Amino acid sequence: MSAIINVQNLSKTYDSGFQALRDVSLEIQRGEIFALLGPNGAGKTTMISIICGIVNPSSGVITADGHDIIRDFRAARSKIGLVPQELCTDGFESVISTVNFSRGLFGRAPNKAYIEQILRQLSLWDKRDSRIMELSGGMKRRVMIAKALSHEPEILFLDEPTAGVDVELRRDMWEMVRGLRERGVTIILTTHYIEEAEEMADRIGVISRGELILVEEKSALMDKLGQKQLRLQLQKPLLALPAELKDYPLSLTDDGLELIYHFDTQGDQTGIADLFRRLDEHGIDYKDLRSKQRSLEEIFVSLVTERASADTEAAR
Ligand SMILES: Nc1ncnc2c1ncn2[C@@H]1O[C@H](COP(=O)(O)OP(=O)(O)OP(=O)(O)O)[C@@H](O)[C@H]1O
Repeated sequence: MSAIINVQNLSKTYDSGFQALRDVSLEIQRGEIFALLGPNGAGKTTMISIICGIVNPSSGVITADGHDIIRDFRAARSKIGLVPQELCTDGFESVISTVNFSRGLFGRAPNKAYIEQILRQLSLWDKRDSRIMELSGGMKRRVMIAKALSHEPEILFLDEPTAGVDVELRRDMWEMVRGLRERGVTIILTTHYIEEAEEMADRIGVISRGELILVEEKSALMDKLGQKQLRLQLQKPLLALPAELKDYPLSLTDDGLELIYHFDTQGDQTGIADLFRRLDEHGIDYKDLRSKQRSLEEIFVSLVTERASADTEAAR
């Protein structure tokens, strides 16, 4: 795969003096779904807005499909569709005229068949003549996606595509995004729903306080950082963890009924056989056991908190 977006040493300091991005470099591969994760205020929207030419960078070089986003703004922008976080469209207009108008803004000739195709794909065809103010929230969001796709972009940015959307519609959106990827569209989405990244993304970038702290294939990230837990349900509750087992990565739930053993799936030895022997020696019986992979959510929270405490430490 080749890079369709190339971000080199991007920094942004707003006029207020606030530095929202610090020396970010990132390549987005053609045809991938890339999820950008980060807590509120991390700099995700700033980065997207810069790539889409809405906010000026303070320094750095960015190209979209080989076009410099500043020197060659029009060509770069024509490759990009943006679905912003906020719904921004004229409520009195009909769905179809809004979408046709957006296409016209990019100087593209009308194409009825293409517009019909995207409206059908987004289940908006039956609503094409409705005024946008008459639509439900989920439908309005889909209109924003139709607008963003109206000029046939190769890259689609989705800033929080499913915020405030019900579970069913969220699943429909995921299907639609996958469909777009199958047609060759590169997708970059920001999300607070880790489940969304876990479900959809090929690669994940984590941004925290303006710094890109990690970029990784989703599967590799989950393997590498995805410690497993083995939970043993005990026959009899324990008051405390026996002193002889203190050296094991074990914890006891507050009710004393479950022992939790943490192990690394990447290690040569999980230590489970040894643990079972020790439990047997101490007469600790269990009636059930289950193992659980650490979720992307847990990985994300630990990465961001580790980073925040390292920053606090450095500032001392
Ligand atoms: N126009 C602006 N002037 C000054 N500071 C700004 C401006 N726009 C954003 N910021 C600040 O830059 C930081 C990053 O904001 P940004 O919107 O990029 O974050 P985000 O990661 O998208 O957050 P969220 O998940 O809440 O949408 C925030 O601290 C924000 O207050």
